[in-house]
Amino acid sequence: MSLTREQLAQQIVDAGRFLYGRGWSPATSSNYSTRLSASEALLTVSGKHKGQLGVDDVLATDLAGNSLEPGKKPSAETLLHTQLYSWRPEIGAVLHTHSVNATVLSRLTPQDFIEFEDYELQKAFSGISTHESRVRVPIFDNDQDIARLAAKVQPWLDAHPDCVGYLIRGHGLYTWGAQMNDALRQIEAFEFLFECELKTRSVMNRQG
Ligand SMILES: CSCCC(=O)C(=O)COP(=O)(O)O
Ligand SMILES: [Zn+2]
Repeated sequence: MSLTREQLAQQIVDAGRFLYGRGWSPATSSNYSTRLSASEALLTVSGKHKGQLGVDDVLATDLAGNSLEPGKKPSAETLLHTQLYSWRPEIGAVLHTHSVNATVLSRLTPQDFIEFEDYELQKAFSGISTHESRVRVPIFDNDQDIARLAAKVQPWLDAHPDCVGYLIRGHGLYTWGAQMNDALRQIEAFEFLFECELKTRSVMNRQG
């Protein structure tokens, strides 16, 4: 059963309260969206505190990132959402967060990816059924030119149809799912894995 625009807007508001509460979307950082139709997304407006969103703090865009609601300013990172909806028709929700662990881990990693292996929690990602798998998470350098950043993300997505999320260095995480609950589950899984990775690196550094 498909949800109404009001229900989808409420999902975005609720996601903001949850993610802000966990410390993963501080202040006005982050942006969230759901698919409205085959050719439209419902996205957070730019610059709002994500723990204090109301149902009017969202707007419809087309999949080229154009606002369909004059007077409302879409997220500065709209294109990073709409490119995902264009990439895979089964994606129904996209979340972008700015946690401390995503920020620190992406800055500490000189390579252009992180790989998770042998963690049971990898099974929280869509399409993964065993810890005996490798989840490769690409890291793209931050760029204030979002169209240019999206153009760097696209070839990776096209070459890795099973990609479950990506990091932007010193900035944050993008992940997605068929529905909002799937995207939220993947955010939690990523945050768990980021923390494990940072703790492991810290212990290994102390051991020399
Ligand atoms: C204060 S965070 C800087 C912008 C950003 O990275 C972000 O996620 C929020 O931007 P938006 O335009 O979606 O509010
Ligand atoms: Zn951001």
